[in-house]
Amino acid sequence: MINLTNVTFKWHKNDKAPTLSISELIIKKGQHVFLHGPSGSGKSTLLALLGGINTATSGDVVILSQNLNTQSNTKRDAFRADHIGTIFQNFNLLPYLTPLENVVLGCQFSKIRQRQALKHSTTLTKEAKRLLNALGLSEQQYNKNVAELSTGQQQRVAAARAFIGSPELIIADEPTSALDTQNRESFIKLLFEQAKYSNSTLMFVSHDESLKPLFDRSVDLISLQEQL
Ligand SMILES: Nc1ncnc2c1ncn2[C@@H]1O[C@H](COP(=O)(O)OP(=O)(O)OP(=O)(O)O)[C@@H](O)[C@H]1O
Repeated sequence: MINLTNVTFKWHKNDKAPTLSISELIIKKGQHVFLHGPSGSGKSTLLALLGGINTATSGDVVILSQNLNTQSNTKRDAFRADHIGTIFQNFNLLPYLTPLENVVLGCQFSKIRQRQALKHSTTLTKEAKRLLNALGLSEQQYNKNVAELSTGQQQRVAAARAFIGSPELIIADEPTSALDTQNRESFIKLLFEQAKYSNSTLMFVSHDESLKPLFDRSVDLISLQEQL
C-alpha cells in the first residue's frame, strides 16, 4: 500500500541536512498506523510526501503501486483526489457551505470517489448523511452554518469528508489535539469503524502517545530515521 525507499526530503536545496531521511517504510493495506515523534521531527512533512503535496528530494514514494516522485503535479493532484482523504489539524472546512455540502465536496473532484460513494447510498447527499451519522454528528447540525459548530462537531464533518468515496488512504494530522482524552478515544474508535467499513489504511499523527495502544502499529519517526 505504502512503500518508501531511500527517501530524503530537504525544504531548500542548500539545507545542510535533510528534514527527512528514511531508508524504508512499508505500510500494509488496511493498517491503522500511529505516527509520532517530537515537535519538528517531520511528521507533517512526511504526510505531505504521502499525499503527493510535496515530492521527495531523492528516493521513491510509492503509494498503491504509483511512484509519486515521478509524476507531474497534475497527476499527483488527481491521484490525491481519487485515493486519499485528509483530515487536517484545523479541519479546513469551507465556512460558507453547510456540513452536508462540505462532506459531498470530498468527492466532487473524483469520478472514482463518486462511484464508490454511490455503491453505499443512492445519492451523494445520502452517503454524506450516512457518514455524518456514523461519525456521531446529530441530524440537527447537518444544515447549520459550519462556523456555528463546536470543535468536536467540525472534526466529525472533516472526518466524514475524508471518508466519502472510500479512499484507500486516510491521512489524519493531529485531528484530536483540541479534544479531551475521553472524546479523543471515542472519536478514534469511530474513525477505525469507518476505516474498516471502507477498507482504508489510516495514517494518524499525534503527539499524544497515550493513544498508541489503540492502533495496529506505531511508527516513531526518530527511530525510523536512525535505521539508516
Ligand atoms: N514550509 C516549510 N518551509 C521550510 N521549512 C519547513 C516548512 N514546514 C516545516 N518546515 C521545517 O521542517 C521541520 C519539520 O516540520 P514538521 O512540521 O514536519 O514537523 P512535525 O513533526 O509535524 O511538527 P509538529 O509536531 O510541531 O507539528 C521543522 O524543522 C520545520 O521548521
